[in-house]
Amino acid sequence: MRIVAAIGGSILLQDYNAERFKEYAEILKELSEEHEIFVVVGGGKPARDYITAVRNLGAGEAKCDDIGIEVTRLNAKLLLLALGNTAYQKVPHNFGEALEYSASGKIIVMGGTEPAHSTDAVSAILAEYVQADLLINLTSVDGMYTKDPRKYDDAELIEEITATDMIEFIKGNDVKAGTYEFFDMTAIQMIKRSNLETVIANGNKPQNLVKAIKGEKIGTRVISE
Ligand SMILES: Nc1ncnc2c1ncn2[C@@H]1O[C@H](COP(=O)(O)OP(=O)(O)OP(=O)(O)O)[C@@H](O)[C@H]1O
Ligand SMILES: O=c1ccn([C@@H]2O[C@H](COP(=O)(O)O)[C@@H](O)[C@H]2O)c(=O)[nH]1
Repeated sequence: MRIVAAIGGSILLQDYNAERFKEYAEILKELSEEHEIFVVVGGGKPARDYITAVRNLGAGEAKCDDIGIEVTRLNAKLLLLALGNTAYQKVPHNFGEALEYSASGKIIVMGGTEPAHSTDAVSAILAEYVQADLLINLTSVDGMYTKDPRKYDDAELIEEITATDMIEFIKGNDVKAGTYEFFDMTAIQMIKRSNLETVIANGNKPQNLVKAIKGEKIGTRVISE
């Protein structure tokens, strides 16, 4: 299978823990023996910190996004270090490069591309571009909830949702640099227009990546209507 996995910065950059990178590297290496793997790494807290600093200096939103992109690429480089020779040791800056580098047969790791969306959108566009069989979004909670589970105790996990309902759900969310919390509109629109098979799961348990690929019931599955 051709798989695109988005790993949130909230997962990989938590505490700058090398063990987390190593854990993911091991799993990705194993998976790459059987599957073609593309990884998109998010920005996490470091990206938010840089974006705040740049905004405080008076920069516009697109410049803030640009700094966010730089941080995601730096995070991608960390994962490349952990993966070593199983990964193509260059971070693609666009989808054409990602496809080109994948001819090496190695794991591809990238961060952001251009301003005005999150790495969730990058992963969805990449999944379209390379015609992936599966898009897996690994985030810091168990999947999509009826409301933010970190703020509301009565939030319930949604096991299945259509992309159309997701669009309705996130309509009106903030679209400023660094604030694309959970999923952004571009990502869901790509999932909808290309009927991308998508699973959202908790990346704090890296084995969830394996479970999602095996088709085990996990997190939130985005279904076509
Ligand atoms: N309806 C919702 N369902 C699930 N999580 C939600 C929802 N609304 C808001 N959230 C928040 O979204 C957060 C996950 O998105 P966030 O953008 O922080 O992480 P990420 O994409 O994994 O990493 P990053 O963007 O830092 O690379 C969760 O911690 C959760 O608090
Ligand atoms: O293609 C991209 C990717 C990212 N950004 C900006 O960077 C931050 C951090 O990425 P996350 O996926 O949210 O962790 C994001 O909020 C954007 O501001 C971008 O503009 N384009």
